[in-house]
Amino acid sequence: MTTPPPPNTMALRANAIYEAFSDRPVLALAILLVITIAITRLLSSKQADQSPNGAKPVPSVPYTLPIIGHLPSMIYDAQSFTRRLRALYHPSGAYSLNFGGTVHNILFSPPLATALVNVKSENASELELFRGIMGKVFGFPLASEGHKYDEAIIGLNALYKNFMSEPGLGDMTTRTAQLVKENLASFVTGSKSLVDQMIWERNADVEIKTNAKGEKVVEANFLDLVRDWSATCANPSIIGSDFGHNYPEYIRDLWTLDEGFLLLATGLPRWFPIPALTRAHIARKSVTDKLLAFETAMDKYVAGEDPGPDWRDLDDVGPVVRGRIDLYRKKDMSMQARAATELALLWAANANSNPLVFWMLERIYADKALLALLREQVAPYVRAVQPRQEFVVPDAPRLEKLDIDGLCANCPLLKSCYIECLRLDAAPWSLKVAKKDFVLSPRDKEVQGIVLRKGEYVHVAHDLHNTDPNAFEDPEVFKADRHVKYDENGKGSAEMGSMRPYGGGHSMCKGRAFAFKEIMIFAASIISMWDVDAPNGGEWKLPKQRKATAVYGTADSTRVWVKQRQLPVVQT
Ligand code: HEM
Repeated sequence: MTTPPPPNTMALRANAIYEAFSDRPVLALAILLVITIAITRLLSSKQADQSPNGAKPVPSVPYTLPIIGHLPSMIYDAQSFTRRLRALYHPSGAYSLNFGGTVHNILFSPPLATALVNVKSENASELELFRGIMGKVFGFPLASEGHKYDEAIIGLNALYKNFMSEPGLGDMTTRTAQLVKENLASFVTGSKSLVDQMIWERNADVEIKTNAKGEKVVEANFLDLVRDWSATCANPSIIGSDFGHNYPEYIRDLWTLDEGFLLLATGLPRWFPIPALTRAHIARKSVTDKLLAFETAMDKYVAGEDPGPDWRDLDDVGPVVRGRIDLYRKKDMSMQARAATELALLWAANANSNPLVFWMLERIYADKALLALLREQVAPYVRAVQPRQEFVVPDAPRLEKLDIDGLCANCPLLKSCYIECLRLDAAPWSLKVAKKDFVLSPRDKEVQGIVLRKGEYVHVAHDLHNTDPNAFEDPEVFKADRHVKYDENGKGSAEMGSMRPYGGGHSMCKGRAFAFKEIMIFAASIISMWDVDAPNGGEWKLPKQRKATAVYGTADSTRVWVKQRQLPVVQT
């Protein structure tokens, strides 16, 4: 055992070190940095011990920068980083990262994922996180009315049965299909004047061009065109028709908020110098103001008072939002709290399903053979026709038939495309926080459990499973019929299999049944009436995906040429 040097010797050594480096501060800093990195790397590579009952700790990924941890790698290219680690930690089915000093366990094996989404809420829960998001992202006044939110949550969740089962689900899809029939012929109008264009065309920056055959085509940003058109058809079934009529530009605000979602979730204020954050704050204020007017009108309507001339059709507000008004009134919730709760719902209903329609169409129009097969498959259920021209001005084409049940039950190739896009074009993560130390044990006793510690974050990274070469052959390749299976009679069907794009457990997406139907309706209807090509007869190029909350966005150009398809001519 060595005796510690007497204090005067230590002081002498410190003095010598100070003198050696006092005129070389850069060298001193560099040495300090190297030592810090080496110590951080050493400490972060140390794996926790096996728990006494045999469950293993989640292997932690070493990092070099203290506190910041793995954040730089996630910001630089989360997709490549997380996928590289998946290959490295495959046998464990999970690995652990450090963001800003907090531990984040990333689970990707299906047995662990299933165990987490079904975990008892006293062990790990998402409720606190969802509550935080309600405040930071959607502007719910948690400080003054957090208790009301907690009291209302059971009632709010109970209302989602209207999205999931009949008669609510059927009413929503019928209403949406009706609006598809009304709006499909004006997906592009060919109007040059902004005044005559539809809202989705204005947002898509349309221009009139002429193709090589001398035909008129409409050039547009495909992402904006598809997602805004889809939103216009779907949202009235949730919030009624007055809201969209009074404030058609609210959809733009929703997308701007969506782009800044993760920044808002950090809780950073509006003045913080990140342009996307400032834009998101402004968009949230703009859409909240519109929702405040809606909530005030609804409150009057429910009380039997006159809501004003702009709100004449409030009786067509969907049952979830209508049911909420009674709950808000019972809990005496402020208009701000109500508007924030509606904003969260509008965001959830639009942020993923509408961009998914865009990715489906991108992949379908890219492959003309697939497009032809799909048109043939949906033809018995979705029929677009051109009325015979009898006057000088030709009639618009119309959707003569839209059989939702037939389309959703009997078009396995289209359904397989929908599942394949959820596999490749979405990266949803389900997130919970461990409320105490516990072992997460999969039901399959062959699979070893993992130890989770109080305060740690636990994510199911669904995209890591969905693109895992051990689960899917050529995982990066889009195979339209990948999910189609045939029974002994040769009847095809397509199912999700081991994928969980809508999460799981009691926080599982409440709009999934509606999302499936609306996406099938939108994709089938658009391909039935419209031809879409790359501009100037160029090659179709899939835009690069950009991380969003679940379904990817893109920052690439999505310009396309849209033209009406040759349709069967019918008597008017
Ligand atoms: C492709 C479309 C969609 C995808 C991929 C998607 C995905 C998700 C995911 C991953 C969650 C979180 C689940 C978890 O924590 O485990 C979620 C929650 C939710 N989604 Fe969706 N969603 C979609 C469409 C919709 C639609 C159309 C609606 C409404 C009509 C909707 C309403 C909701 C709601 C209300 C929640 C919160 C559930 C809760 O608080 O418990 N979603 N969604």
